[in-house]
Amino acid sequence: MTAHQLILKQRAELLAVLCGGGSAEPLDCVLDLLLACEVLVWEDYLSIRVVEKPLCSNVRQLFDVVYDKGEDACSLLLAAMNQVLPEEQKAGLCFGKECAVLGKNRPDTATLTLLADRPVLVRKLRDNIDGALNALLTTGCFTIKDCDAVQLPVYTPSQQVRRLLDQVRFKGETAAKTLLQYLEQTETTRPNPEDKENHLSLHTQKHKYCLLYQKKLRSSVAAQSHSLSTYGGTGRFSLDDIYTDGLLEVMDGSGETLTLGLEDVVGPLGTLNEDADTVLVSGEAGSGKSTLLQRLHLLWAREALLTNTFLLFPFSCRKLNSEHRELSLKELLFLHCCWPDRSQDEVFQFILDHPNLALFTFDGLDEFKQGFTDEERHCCPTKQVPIPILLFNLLQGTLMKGVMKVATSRPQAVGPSLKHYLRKEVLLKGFSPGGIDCYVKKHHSDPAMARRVIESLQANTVLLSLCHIPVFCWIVTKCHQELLGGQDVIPQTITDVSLLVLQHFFQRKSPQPQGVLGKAWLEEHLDTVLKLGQLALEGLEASCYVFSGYELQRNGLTEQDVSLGFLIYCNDLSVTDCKRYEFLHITLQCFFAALYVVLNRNSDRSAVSRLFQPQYRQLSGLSQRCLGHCIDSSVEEVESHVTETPNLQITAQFVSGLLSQRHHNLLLECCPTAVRERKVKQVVKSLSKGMQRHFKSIPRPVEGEKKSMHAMPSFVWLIKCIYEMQDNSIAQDTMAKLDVEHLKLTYCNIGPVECTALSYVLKYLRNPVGLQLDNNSVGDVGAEQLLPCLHICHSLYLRNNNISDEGIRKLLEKGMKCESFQKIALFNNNLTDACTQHFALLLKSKQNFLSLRLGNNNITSQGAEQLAEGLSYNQSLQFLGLWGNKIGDRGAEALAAALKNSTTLIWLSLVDNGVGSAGACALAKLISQSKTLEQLWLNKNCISREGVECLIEALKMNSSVKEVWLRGNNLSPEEEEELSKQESRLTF
Ligand SMILES: Nc1ncnc2c1ncn2[C@@H]1O[C@H](COP(=O)(O)OP(=O)(O)OP(=O)(O)O)[C@@H](O)[C@H]1O
Repeated sequence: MTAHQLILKQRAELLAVLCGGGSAEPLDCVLDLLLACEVLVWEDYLSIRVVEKPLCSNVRQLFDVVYDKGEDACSLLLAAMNQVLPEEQKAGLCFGKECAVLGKNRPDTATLTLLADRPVLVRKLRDNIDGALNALLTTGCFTIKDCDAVQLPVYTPSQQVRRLLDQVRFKGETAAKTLLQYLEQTETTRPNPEDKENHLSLHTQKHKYCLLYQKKLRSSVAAQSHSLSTYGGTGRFSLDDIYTDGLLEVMDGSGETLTLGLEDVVGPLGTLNEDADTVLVSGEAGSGKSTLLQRLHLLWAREALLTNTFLLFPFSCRKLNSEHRELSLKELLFLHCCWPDRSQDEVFQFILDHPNLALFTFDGLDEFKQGFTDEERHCCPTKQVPIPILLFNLLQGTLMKGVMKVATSRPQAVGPSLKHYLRKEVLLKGFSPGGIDCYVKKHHSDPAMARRVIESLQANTVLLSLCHIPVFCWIVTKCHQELLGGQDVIPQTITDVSLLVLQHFFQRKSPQPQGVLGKAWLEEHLDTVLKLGQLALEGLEASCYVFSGYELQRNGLTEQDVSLGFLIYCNDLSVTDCKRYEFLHITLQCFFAALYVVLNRNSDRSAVSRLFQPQYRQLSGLSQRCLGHCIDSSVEEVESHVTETPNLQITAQFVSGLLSQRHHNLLLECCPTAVRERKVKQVVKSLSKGMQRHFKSIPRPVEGEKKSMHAMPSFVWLIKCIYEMQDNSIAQDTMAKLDVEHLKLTYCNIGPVECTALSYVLKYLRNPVGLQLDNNSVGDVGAEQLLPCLHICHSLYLRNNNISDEGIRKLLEKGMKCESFQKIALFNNNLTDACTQHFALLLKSKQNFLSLRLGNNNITSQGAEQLAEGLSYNQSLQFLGLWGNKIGDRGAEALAAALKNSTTLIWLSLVDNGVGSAGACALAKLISQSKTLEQLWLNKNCISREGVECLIEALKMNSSVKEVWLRGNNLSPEEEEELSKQESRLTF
């Protein structure tokens, strides 16, 4: 194959390797070589390397220019790419016959010499720019302005040299001579034949240092990510033993949800903004974000994943919080991740030159003290700046463009300004039901015990729904003895479950031989609980999650308290001088903080109500006094930015739970009844006020529309707090004041746990509502949790919620008995023919059911036949949607026959169902008999002329039908034109 053909055939692949990493360095190196061997002249170069244009259009222009120059030029381009690209990127590409990219005749002017030697000069001058500029400045060839333009910090050193060479060329022969003289003086004269070899050996030497660094980084990352913090360094489980895949989703450009594997997190799937380098993994508290990153790190360290990533730098925002020095990027990488034993400069240069080979991860962006802002730009990798500026500019891509970054955060902490810089947002939705089983089995090596735990979860579906959140799955599994041993209170809430973990840890350390705790176990350990609680609360208020030994001491925490296991040593990649501690998990820190708020007799009277205030961001006097060091003086004035709302919201949820009547006995001796009651009143009042705020925000309905409320972010949180209290009267009082016809909770991260809480509260609504839960993660377990409120839903919208036949079976069994229940929308779930019999039963038994939408599921002709069975008995259904299933002709025939006698059907959609002319003819019979049908949607099927003619005949006898949609069927444009003339109600 000729070089011409090779370029044409592999154009896309060559384009991808030259600009894949986002760095212009490979392209610039290729251009240097082509200029040197005169494939390109200066004008070509200027037309190709236009900085304002995206890199890929520069590369395309290069291909076009060289292509037009003929076969020799093409083969030299391929040879240049072959020389420049690293081996791993060349796999699968063909560069044609071996061909050296050599200079032509020796040039006779200094300007041309600079061009001919450009590739070598770029390398030589890289470490010598200051000297060269000085020489040009002192001889008057350059002005200060020229020097500044060359040394803009946004350029890498190689790019600075190229700008210097371009500027010298622009200045003319004297400048070129001056530069060559300078190079001669510094012994970096014209390249001799050995220069390439010298350079090569230098290159391999540098490469060796980078490889050594990679090895060191890999082993330190492997050591850090080997075990999970929640297992408290017990060594009982490694990450390999226990890691269970969570549910990962991403939304593509068209709004479709795609499921991802771990390997796709960094991959192209779901990319929305090609220019951005930051992938955000967002998920609720405890959904497994840190664990997922840890898994990525470990697999990289073992070379089992991310094999194109040469260096991976893991950062924890929690730990970055305590870095108060100003650092350069280099210091950040080496001090916080791994220190190169040799040649720091070379290693750093390698990173700067190959951004596409590096990956930075930032865990827990929501834990970072300062909220993201893009107000201050910084692009110099060597300048020292405060950590927030460094971090935010990395995320934006102002600094280290081309380096892929993966950050994790709770969803609430990601504002629109950060979203703007995201390549994509991956949602981590916790464990699937299968994932829970798998996790429990991994945790319990004894299969009988695993089975018992799984059975007990299945018997308590509220607990099962909690287990979708991995941190609670961990607690429930860990505390299986307490769970199976029988409790006074059957665990229903996150507070109940967290009390189990408290009990579990105290029991472990109990002095009694059997380790049995008495009824007053909380009272016995009150002192420790309060000390831990105070530390936890102060930490949360100051966004501080890592504590020094001194802080522990100041709070009176002893070695013995620490040995209980709630606090663990903090794993730290950076060089630190003293031991640091953190809570086993942040959820536990929130729980201890809540215990402190509830049990501390001396706390100020407003402590409870402050937790429920929307803008609870002020530091309390206490935390300012005690954790002052956590607060960098430079950020103090912007402290109002500190957002710890998600953790304080979880704390408020725990406070509600602890003040529930259910735990009255446990708290009895720890907290005087009068104090407890005052606090209960404060919670109830705060919840009621919070809800009122939401209700007041409901807009007046536009005429003809239903009065509807779109849930604001904290609505679900308030509902969860009410649920934690487990007090029907509070739920009832709250809902008595809500007067809407439609409640919209789309894209609100509603999973099974939220469904439990919603259902608990909404069941007290006074009038039926339409409950819109589209685009959440309800799943089968969540669907089951909704049953208690189904009687108050006239419509249920569950589009895109991962619901399968089993979930639907339970929902419909209940729905059949609910008089108000009239509409259901289940577009894009996992429904098959196994559920259609339940719909048939519903249609038969409910003669007031109005709307059934089952689009984009997996229903075939068999399912349609079953549905038809129910439809033939129904005299109420108005809307039937089966868009995007596979019912075919047989299914269409069955439905048409069943609906022939319907006196209510208005709208029918069988779009994209493989329906042919036979199906269309059957539907024609339905048209000819129906007096109510107005719209029939048959787009994207395989109906041919014969079928349409049947429809036309039928329409002659029908006056109710307004439109029949037939776009995308088996008809030629001429046929479409002719047929639409025959019947104007047909749309092609
Ligand atoms: N994929 C997983 N496999 C096994 N266990 C997991 C997994 N994900 C999470 N866990 C368990 O749940 C605990 C909490 O998970 P993790 O800390 O990763 O959640 P998170 O989303 O980062 O929480 P937060 O937002 O509160 O920081 C882990 O310590 C571990 O015990």
